[in-house]
Amino acid sequence: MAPSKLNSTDSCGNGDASFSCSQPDNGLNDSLSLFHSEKAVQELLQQNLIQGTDDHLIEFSEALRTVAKALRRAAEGKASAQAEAAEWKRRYELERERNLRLQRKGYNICEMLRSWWTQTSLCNANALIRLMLPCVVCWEVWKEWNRRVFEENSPEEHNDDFNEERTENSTNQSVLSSHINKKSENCCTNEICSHEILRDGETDSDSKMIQNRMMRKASFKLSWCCKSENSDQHKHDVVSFERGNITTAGRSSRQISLKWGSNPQTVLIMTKPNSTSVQILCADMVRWLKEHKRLNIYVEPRVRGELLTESSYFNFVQTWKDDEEILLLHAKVDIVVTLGGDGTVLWVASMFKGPVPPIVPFSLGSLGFMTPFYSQHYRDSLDSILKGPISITLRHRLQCHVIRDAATDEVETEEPILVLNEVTIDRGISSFLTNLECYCDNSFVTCVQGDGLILSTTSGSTAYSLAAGGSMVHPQVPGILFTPICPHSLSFRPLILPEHVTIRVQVPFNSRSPAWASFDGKDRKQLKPGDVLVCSMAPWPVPTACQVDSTNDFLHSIHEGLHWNLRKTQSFDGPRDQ
Ligand SMILES: NC(=O)c1ccc[n+]([C@@H]2O[C@H](COP(=O)([O-])OP(=O)(O)OC[C@H]3O[C@@H](n4cnc5c(N)ncnc54)[C@H](O)[C@@H]3O)[C@@H](O)[C@H]2O)c1
Ligand SMILES: Nc1ncnc2c1ncn2[C@@H]1O[C@H](COP(=O)(O)OP(=O)(O)OP(=O)(O)O)[C@@H](O)[C@H]1O
Repeated sequence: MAPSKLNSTDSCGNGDASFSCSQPDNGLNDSLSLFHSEKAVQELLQQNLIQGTDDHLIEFSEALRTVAKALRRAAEGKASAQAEAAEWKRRYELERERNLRLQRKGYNICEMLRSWWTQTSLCNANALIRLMLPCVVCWEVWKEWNRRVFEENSPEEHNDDFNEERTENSTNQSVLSSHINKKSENCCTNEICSHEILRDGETDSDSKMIQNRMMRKASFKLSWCCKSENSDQHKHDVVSFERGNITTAGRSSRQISLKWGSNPQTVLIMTKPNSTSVQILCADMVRWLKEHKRLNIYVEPRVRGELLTESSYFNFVQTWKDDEEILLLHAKVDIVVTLGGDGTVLWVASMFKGPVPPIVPFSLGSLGFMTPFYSQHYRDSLDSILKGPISITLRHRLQCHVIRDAATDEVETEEPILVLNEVTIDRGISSFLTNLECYCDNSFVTCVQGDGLILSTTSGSTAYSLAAGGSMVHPQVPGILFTPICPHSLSFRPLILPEHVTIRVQVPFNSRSPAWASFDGKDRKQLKPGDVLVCSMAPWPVPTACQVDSTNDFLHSIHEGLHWNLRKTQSFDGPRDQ
């Protein structure tokens, strides 16, 4: 059988009738776009080898294979460069934000003196003599700075009444003490202190100063329940603690406990919309927190409107005007209370695009995997939470970047999106099979052919991923779940990947349809052929308060929420091993 023509669907193994193999010089460039998948070319080659005796045809196929390989390598290189560029951009922005904050606090002067001192000590003897005098001055400033920071970081010894102390020492507390070795020596073994009390921007007017004091963020400590004494290294590897914000450097599977160093002063209450019972509870809670706990209260603009419709009494309740103010909320709010279901927790998490204050989730939904607190007992629960200590679950989030193939600039990426549950890439309304090429740290993982793929956090393991056959994972386990949705394959088992990897999902150029990404079930974005979604662990977890502790709450929720492994116990009577 001599295949003189390869222009039918059958002979090319390619369902696209617009492609004609028999006319290689009739628009080779156009045809090449259909060959970006090496697999398609290999299939073509196989067909050719069976049927092909024509030398030219074999030569042509070889050439195509080489071109396809080169194109694939180029696409991979581009995507990985884009991912790297996005990562550097993110780091740069973090660094810039940090420097701006430090500048505002006047930290730079101390830091400059310190680095001057360090450099000076490295200089030669002549330079040392010349610089001796200013160095002595620097040393004195440095010692004084250390002394203040040391005092600031030993609240038990120096701050018997921290409310009083906070007012007196407000100006002294504007330095970062994590650089001070004395700090770790004086902290108890398994604790990290929040060594800075946050305030709004500095201001001259007295009234604003009073307001600033009211708005200061409460300090607190994180501690670990460790058996061994040698946990210092571990704790610093796990959570870094700067300016009252919890950020994870690594992850911990240990129970984390939060102890307030000063009383919380500001609470944000977030509610599920369109629910009368939630509205009634919210009004009651606001009144109680104001009258009995003297707290500043923030709510959403919608909720403030609802409260004011009820009574002008609620005039004291604060809110925000625009998205820019939302971005500053994390620096004002000590705790966030949610009244709703898991969706409300997801909503709050999506509002905080950086650090998240501890969340106390009250259950007013149907399932409530992440909402362990009972609304009927809210006074007792909030009483003990405001006193502390509280067990918290640090729920890791995924950071997702969409990188468009059409982007002209290598660093032209869309804003990153943080998810608490999962990012899903699926076929949307298309009836074609989704085709997704997946890479893990630039190693090829697999090509998903099915309805789609879920990249889930361990908190999200009990949500969509579970429905798609993924394992349930304790939320404190660090990892990323890789769960296919209806894969058209008998052997595609879900994976759990370590937390430090970067996953890249690309819609191949030869995909028959675009794919759709959605983030915690919201914000759908179309991914065209060539577009890439890059996903890695975010540095800002969501700390949620536990009713008992992470493990107890997790097991309680899978038992109560899902009736996990519920079965009647086998009776004692009956056959038995001898
Ligand atoms: N087939 C599915 O199971 C399916 C389909 C779409 C979305 N979802 C999930 O819904 C989430 C969005 O939740 P929503 O409340 O905004 O939408 P929703 O109101 O449609 O509720 C979805 C359900 O998922 C539950 N849920 C959410 N997060 C959970 C978690 N971490 N563990 C266990 N259950 C959880 C909620 O309690 C709710 O019952 C998505 O992140 C996705 O995980 C699931
Ligand atoms: N503050 C909010 N503003 C806007 N939308 C919200 C807010 N809180 C929750 N939502 C949305 O409302 C929907 C329902 O919320 P939630 O899941 O909390 O309640 P539920 O559906 O009654 O509870 P469950 O999910 O347990 O059945 C979710 O899709 C969520 O995204």
